[in-house]
Amino acid sequence: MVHHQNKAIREGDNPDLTAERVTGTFDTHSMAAQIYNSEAHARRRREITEIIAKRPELHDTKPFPFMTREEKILESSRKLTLITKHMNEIIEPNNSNEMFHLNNEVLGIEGHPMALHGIMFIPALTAQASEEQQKKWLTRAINREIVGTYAQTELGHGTNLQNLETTATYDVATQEFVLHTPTITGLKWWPGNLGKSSNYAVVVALMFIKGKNYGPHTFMVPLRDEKTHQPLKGITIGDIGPKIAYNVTDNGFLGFDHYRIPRTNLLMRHTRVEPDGTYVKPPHAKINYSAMVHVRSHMITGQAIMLSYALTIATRYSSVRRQGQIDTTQPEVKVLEYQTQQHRLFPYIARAYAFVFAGAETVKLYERVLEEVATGNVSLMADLHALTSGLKSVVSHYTAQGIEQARMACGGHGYSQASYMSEIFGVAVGGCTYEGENMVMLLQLARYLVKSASLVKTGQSSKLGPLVAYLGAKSDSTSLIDRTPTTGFAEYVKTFQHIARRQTLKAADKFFGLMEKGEKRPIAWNKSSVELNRASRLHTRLYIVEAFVRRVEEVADPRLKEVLTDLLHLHVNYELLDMSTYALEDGFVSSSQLDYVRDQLYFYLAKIRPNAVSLVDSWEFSDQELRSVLGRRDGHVYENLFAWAKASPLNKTDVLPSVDKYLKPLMESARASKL
Ligand SMILES: CCCCCCCCCCCC(=O)SCCNC(=O)CCNC(=O)[C@H](O)C(C)(C)COP(=O)(O)OP(=O)(O)OC[C@H]1O[C@@H](n2cnc3c(N)ncnc32)[C@H](O)[C@@H]1OP(=O)(O)O
Ligand SMILES: Cc1cc2nc3c(=O)[nH]c(=O)nc-3n(C[C@H](O)[C@H](O)[C@H](O)COP(=O)(O)OP(=O)(O)OC[C@H]3O[C@@H](n4cnc5c(N)ncnc54)[C@H](O)[C@@H]3O)c2cc1C
Repeated sequence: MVHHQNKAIREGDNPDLTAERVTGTFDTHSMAAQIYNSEAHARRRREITEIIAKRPELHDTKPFPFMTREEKILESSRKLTLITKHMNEIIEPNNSNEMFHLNNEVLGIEGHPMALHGIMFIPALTAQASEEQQKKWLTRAINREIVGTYAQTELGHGTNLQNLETTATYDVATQEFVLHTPTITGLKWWPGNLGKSSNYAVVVALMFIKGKNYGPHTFMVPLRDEKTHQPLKGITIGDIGPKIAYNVTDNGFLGFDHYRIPRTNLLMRHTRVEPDGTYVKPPHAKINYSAMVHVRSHMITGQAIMLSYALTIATRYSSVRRQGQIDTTQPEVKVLEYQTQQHRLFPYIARAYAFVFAGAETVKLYERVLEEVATGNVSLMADLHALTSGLKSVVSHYTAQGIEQARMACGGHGYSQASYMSEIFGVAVGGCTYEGENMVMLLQLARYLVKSASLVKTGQSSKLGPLVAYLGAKSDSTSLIDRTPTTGFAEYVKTFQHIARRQTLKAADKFFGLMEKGEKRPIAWNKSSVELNRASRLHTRLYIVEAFVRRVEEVADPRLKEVLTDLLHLHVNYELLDMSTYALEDGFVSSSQLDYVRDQLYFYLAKIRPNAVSLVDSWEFSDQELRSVLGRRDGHVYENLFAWAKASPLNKTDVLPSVDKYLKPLMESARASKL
């Protein structure tokens, strides 16, 4: 038997797809180890997939698109119970990476009753509850004796946390906080799994002590009776209804009517209220925003995975879909042969790799900051906040665009839910909004950039942190791309640095200039905000390129290094063309240099072509995880599309009740009136 580099090859597969896999120049298992940042984890993913494949009770009982919301919730609760019971047979205890994979395989991306429990409730208790509080609640939460969520957003406010309306007023006499929702707009609205599943929540409310507002604080709040699951007295709670996607998740509303909780339910790891109402300040004002930073740090990888779902589906399908001819003397070609199709898909394949490499760095930084904050060192919090604010925005934006391109690359069948593209898009695009609306988060990064720009302008560049040190460096007078005998990534990085630096300093100049002319700071800020956000995006895209370069430099295996280098070439050329206005406007890059960049782009599209399927196969998504007829590993698309359509609930009978009731009489009366 021939040993192929692409480990997805099986006998009996669609030969068009196998032909693609045979041309792969690198080992897909080794590439998976790069993607998942460790050989051991990539192997464990495959093992977990195999265990699940052998357990039919963990498979979908029918395709998700054919289920109602209620059916989906029931089905996901059934599977959640099973995986909880058999967890230790499938994954290493408490290994969150393995758990993430197990959930994606078995439960899918549409959510499940304990999604927020793992993503925000436990992280909030871990970072914000005191040791005593953790003994009381965290162990129970980890054991799943209780189910919790993170209830912050309200009907009237999600972004502006200072103006939340839910209040927690301290009653010194009883040593209790009184939670209250004064208005309709003060209802908690959106928290995942709040509506029906959770019996506890970490609730964010404005804390009042002796009439003074101390701003948003986090409280552990029981919502439902632990035995009956009925809402407790003083609590109004329910589901907010169907959404664009994520409909297995019961996003909810919540109101409090003078609802009392003990003083000790304020999460008190970093902040305290003494029995007499004395307030003890935390070491950093935003320390209680940690659950948001947790999700922002991890969602970069999550978004990269969803982009890769769509690209896997579209690239495989493009290898089995034949339509039209390039050379009219030859048979119809795979649509992947069209340069336009390659241009639509390959730069996003490069972006998905770039995002997952950047995501690995943010998780590492997050873990470091978490450890440091636990010992009272908050010095890196601002850097992490700036980095994750920019990355969550840029990555979720391009992920949504890439998924939509991948859907369109599948033609008509991309529009069928058999492709699963609409759900992947709907879930991923939620990331542009949740955990901080993208524009708002870019503006948070802009604050950091403006401060850095002002250090540069006042001759204090030596004080710049490593993420922004380039702002203090001097540019070459023009880009050296195509001006050196061996143009390499360094010339591109310098060009991206020049572009990001120039935009940052220009936007900051605009802001400072407006203030010098007498505008108040927030007005000047608002009038500069489009330019500031442009700077944030360029800064973040520079970071992503640099993270990609760092990773490629580390790779030892020459076959992997070659294909990753090809992807990086594609990425830098595509990125530069995409931001060419910035490069051209001060003459840093000339139009002849851009011609070189374009030629390079087309060269690398063609060079990557034989590896395209192997590059998406390397993410090693099983068919169960992808849930897409178009994206099947074996490429047998057409017969399975037909089987899928036949399984549609509408095809259970030949004549629908609606036809009997309305269409038949309508046609009959039309016929009768003609007589
Ligand atoms: C696998 C995954 C699957 C993922 C699956 C996920 C499922 C879905 C889960 C979704 C869950 C949610 O959406 S939960 C809800 C998420 N909600 C949000 O993200 C709300 C977004 N809003 C915010 O975070 C905040 O309101 C801000 C940051 C925009 C503004 O806060 P603020 O308190 O008004 O502060 P502001 O005046 O702007 O800034 C004051 C100073 O604080 C700093 N600052 C602000 N935040 C932080 C911070 N976190 N850390 C450090 N510093 C901070 C600022 O940089 C600034 O510094 P200086 O410049 O003064 O130095
Ligand atoms: C799928 C999903 C899951 C969610 N899960 C949870 C959860 O588990 N828990 C929870 O608490 N919340 C959750 N949310 C809520 C979510 O965090 C908020 O919707 C989000 O933070 C955006 O806030 P908003 O809805 O108030 O948007 P708004 O702030 O009303 O945004 C509307 C527009 O105003 C603009 N805007 C607002 N403020 C500014 C500003 N200062 N400067 C410039 N422009 C501005 C925005 O850019 C946007 O264009 C979830 C939301 C979604 C979609």
